[in-house]
This record gives sequence, structure tokens and C-alpha cells, in this order.
Amino acid sequence: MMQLHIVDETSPLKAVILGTAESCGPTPTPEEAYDPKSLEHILAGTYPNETDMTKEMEAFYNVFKKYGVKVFRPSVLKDCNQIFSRDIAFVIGDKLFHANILPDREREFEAIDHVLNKMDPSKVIRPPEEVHIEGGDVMPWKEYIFIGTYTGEDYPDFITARTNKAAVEYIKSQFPNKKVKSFELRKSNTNAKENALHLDCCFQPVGKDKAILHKNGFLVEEEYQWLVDYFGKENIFEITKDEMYNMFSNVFSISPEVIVSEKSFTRLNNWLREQGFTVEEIPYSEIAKQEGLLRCSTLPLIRA
Ligand SMILES: NC(=[NH2+])NCCC[C@H](N)C(=O)O
Repeated sequence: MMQLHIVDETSPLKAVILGTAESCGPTPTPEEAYDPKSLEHILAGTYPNETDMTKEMEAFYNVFKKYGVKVFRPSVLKDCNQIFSRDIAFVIGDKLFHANILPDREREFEAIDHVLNKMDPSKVIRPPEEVHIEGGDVMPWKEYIFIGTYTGEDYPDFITARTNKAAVEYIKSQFPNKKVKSFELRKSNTNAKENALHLDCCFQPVGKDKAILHKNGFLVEEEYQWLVDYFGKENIFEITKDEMYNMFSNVFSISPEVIVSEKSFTRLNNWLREQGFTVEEIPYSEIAKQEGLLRCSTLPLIRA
């Protein structure tokens, strides 16, 4: 039986689900888009194709193989976008939570059944229906669980708001011994530069005590400031609006020392190397057009 174990974002990765771009279907119509960056590329005629995205995901797969990580893939559903495994479920401690994801994406979950079958069924949990939550908004970090949310009254108007207040309360009730810290995120259905789709689109811890952060992704200044104070200004790489749009905060840690990043993220990759990290650079700019990147494409199951 598989022993799940995730308590942070960077401990050495042992097992992961990596999404797939295979049979991701034709270019969606503008009405079918559920994030502003995909919409932008659908309208401009630059939406990415399956061949290019599959190559990018293979490059990611090869990095995992190089570091000896056990990689599971979803079974391929016909004409279904299954790139962003992160959102369909998430692991905290030794439990896997079945995300109550955007209904447009619900189908993606059945494709990981063969992985769930390896787990103790009592450790696979489905939150109640009113709890809206996606893995991109959930980050266990030592004694904390960080959660991105949007609690405005206009929550139902935002297809980009995926984690609600009930989710924050639910996670608190499940983990009474953890400190659950929530962050209100800026949402826009139409402007990707003003939209933090998930917490991992404007923030991510790296290494043991550092973080990548974008101020404008946060709606409440004190919540942003809390992160600055927690990590310390000198340990933070603050990214610009354009860098957030390019998904700089969505790199992925294989260990506290090794980070997978996009090859064009020059300013970030140089900073990471200056801090002593090994940076595994891969091409991922086609997938980036769908407002997700490396962290979004993974669902970590075990970190040592
Ligand atoms: N964890 C993430 N940031 N995932 C990105 C998912 C992107 C996808 N286009 C969506 O809107 O659902």
C-alpha cells in the first residue's frame, strides 16, 4: 500500500502524478475557456497544440527520471485537457483530498483511479459539496497550511475563483494541529495580468526558507506583508506583473536543492543559482499559455 506523505513544498520528491497533454482535444471556443490567458490565446489564434505541449511534458518527465522520482500518469481520456493534475486532488500529511474542482474539469479525476487504488481507502477523502477547493490553492508548509481563496460576495461571478471560505473552514477542521493561513487573491475573468488564478500563480516557497512572491496577486496588503515578514525580505524574490503573467512563481521543487524552471525565466533562474540551487531548465512556454506551469502539472504524493 502506498504511504502518502506531504508536509511541505520542497522535501525530496519520491512519487508524483504528472499530467498529460495527450488527447487534450481541439482548441476550445472562447465560451469554453475557464481562465483569461487561455481565452487571450484562443482569440489570438495562438492557443497551444497537443504535439508541442506533449514534448514539453516529456521534458519534465525526463527530469523526474533523472532524479529517480516514481512518476504516475493519468489514463488518457479522449479530448480532455489533463495537463494540470495539481488541481484535481492534493495530499496533506498522509491523506489525499479529492478536490471539488470547477465542474468543467471534474472528469479529470476519474483518470487517476489506478493510482488511488494503491492507497488505503480510508486516507482518500472527499470534502462536502459546498467546499470548493483546488490543489493550486493549497500549500502545506511545516506547521502551516497556506490556502489561496476569494471570499467576496461576487465569488459566483468569477470562474477564476476556485477555493471558497467553506474550504478554509474545512481544512481547519481537518487539521486542528496545523496553523491554517488563508490569503485573498485578486481575480479577473478577462485580464490575466490582474488574475491570480491560484495561490501558486503569485507565491511559492523554495528551498528551506525562501519564496517567490508577487504583491499585486494579493487583495489584502497585510496578508502579503505577513508572508514578507515570515520569510524575511532578503529571502524573497519579488516578481513583476509580467513575470507573474509568465508564471515565474509556478516552478517546481524536486528537493530543497533542485528546482525545475522554464528556460526563458532568466532573471529568476540566475537568482536561484546565486542562492545555490541547481536549476533544471526545460521548455514550457506553450503550456504557460493556459495559465498554468510546472507546479500546476504535478500532484506530489510522497516527499521524504
Ligand atoms: N494550479 C494551477 N495554478 N493550475 C492552473 C490551471 C489552469 C487551467 N487553465 C484552469 O483554469 O483551471
